[in-house]
Amino acid sequence: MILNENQSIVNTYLASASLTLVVLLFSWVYWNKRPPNSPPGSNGFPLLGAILSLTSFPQRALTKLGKKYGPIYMVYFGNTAVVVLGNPETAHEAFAKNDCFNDRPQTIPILCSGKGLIMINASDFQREQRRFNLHALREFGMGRKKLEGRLVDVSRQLCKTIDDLCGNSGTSKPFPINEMIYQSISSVISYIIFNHDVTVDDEVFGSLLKEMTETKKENILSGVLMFAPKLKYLPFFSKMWRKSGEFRDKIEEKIKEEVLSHQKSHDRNNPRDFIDCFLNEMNNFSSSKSSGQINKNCDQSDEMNRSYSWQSSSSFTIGQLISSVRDLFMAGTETTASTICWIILFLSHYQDVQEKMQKEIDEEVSRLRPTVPLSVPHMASRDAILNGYVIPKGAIILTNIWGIQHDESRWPEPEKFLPERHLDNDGKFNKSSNWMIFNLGLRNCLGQQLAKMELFIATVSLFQKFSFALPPGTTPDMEGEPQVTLRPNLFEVIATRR
Ligand code: HEM
Repeated sequence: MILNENQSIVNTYLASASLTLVVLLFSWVYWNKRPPNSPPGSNGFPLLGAILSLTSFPQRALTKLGKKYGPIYMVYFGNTAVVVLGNPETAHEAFAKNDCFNDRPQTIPILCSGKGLIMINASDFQREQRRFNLHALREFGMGRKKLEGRLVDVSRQLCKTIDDLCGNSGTSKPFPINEMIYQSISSVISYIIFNHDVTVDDEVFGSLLKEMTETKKENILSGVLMFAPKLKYLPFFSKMWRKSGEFRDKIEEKIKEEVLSHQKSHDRNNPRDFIDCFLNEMNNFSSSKSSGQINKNCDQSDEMNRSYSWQSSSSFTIGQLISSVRDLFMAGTETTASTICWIILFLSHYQDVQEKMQKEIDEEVSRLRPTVPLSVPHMASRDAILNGYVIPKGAIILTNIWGIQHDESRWPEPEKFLPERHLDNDGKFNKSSNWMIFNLGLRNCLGQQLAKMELFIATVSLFQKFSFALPPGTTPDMEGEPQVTLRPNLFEVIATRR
């Protein structure tokens, strides 16, 4: 009797074990099925996909997978298809020759409000806004001589602060430099947008600048949400998602105050800044209900008249203004400031290179540490063919900028800091088409001209006046913290007047 009972328990166990095995086998086979003719790659673990490989340094993990699968491959994060582009030719094919990879997945909560510039889908609305923003940034100096004066002033101010720290001895004690750099760079874009500086004392902008310099574990994980959006349904990530959204609302509320105060003193014939230009455009629409009329109030040069071709339309609303300001402030501060911090860190570490020429140093550091290492994610707006492969509608498209900048077939000994690789045999600066830290195509970086000016003027001023060194006995962290952007961790330097 007891024997029979035991036998039946064993049978039950065996039956459930076999059933579990069959279910697992079927889910494995089902999970690993890939759409016909999709790019190479693996589906990873059921439900998780390749997500576990991304927790510490996603761009290195994705570059390793690129070595296995080639310049275009598709993995799954959860059940979201993610296509990774790993060389400039594929990125060119995707973004310059195709028009269907320019949407954005809604994966960066601090930038996602359905409005603004960075995370809105490609559309007539987006193109009109991008054109307007480019125009307004140029109007207030991007890529032009007239901004240079402002940049020189900001750099001078920064040098003065460091000079004070050097005191009579000419050499400072170790001091953290990150926040100083962020503050200076934010003041350039602040003047373009608000016609005044924002300070660290301001509750909202101050904490935003602090948030940008800090590298908290929480922020690093929020970088993973950028390409694994479904994680936001898990408790830990959902809290992070909500907090990020709340912070975005706070920033927008603060910007709204700025807009209201601009409205009070607005003179349409004398636009002072980006906000005034936008308000002019809004007024134009409400007064003319867009009869194709072009607003020339903030447009002075012939060159700009030629490119000033959008028509005033209802895409110019207060909500859109607020979100555009948020995007410009954030994109215009964090990326450039991080790059300058990287430059100081690399040059403090590689003293012998510090005396070499400037331009190739800028290029080499941003090659080694591209501050937007996986670009801003794009999204396929329809099923499409890329490099002969089927890319499903809704797939997230990542350009592995980090991988492209570390590809040994294009950059021999890619991990080495060799600024001279950007010089030709005659010692002249040699621009390589493999250097693409701003990505390519219709959604590439809107502020790249401004960024290049800022990098050049700020770093030339700093290194003309000071030599920087790391405090003796410290080992710098040259890896940084990968988030949406790649920032250096806080570090201290010693400045010495030259
Ligand atoms: C070293 C500095 C910078 C780097 C490395 C950088 C890099 C990038 C990258 C990789 C993208 C995504 C391109 C794509 O999705 O195809 C981007 C987008 C963008 N950047 Fe930058 N950026 C920098 C500075 C700036 C500055 C100074 C501004 C503001 C004035 C700015 C404004 C923007 C905007 C608005 C977009 C979104 C463009 C769109 O979606 O149409 N960036 N940037």
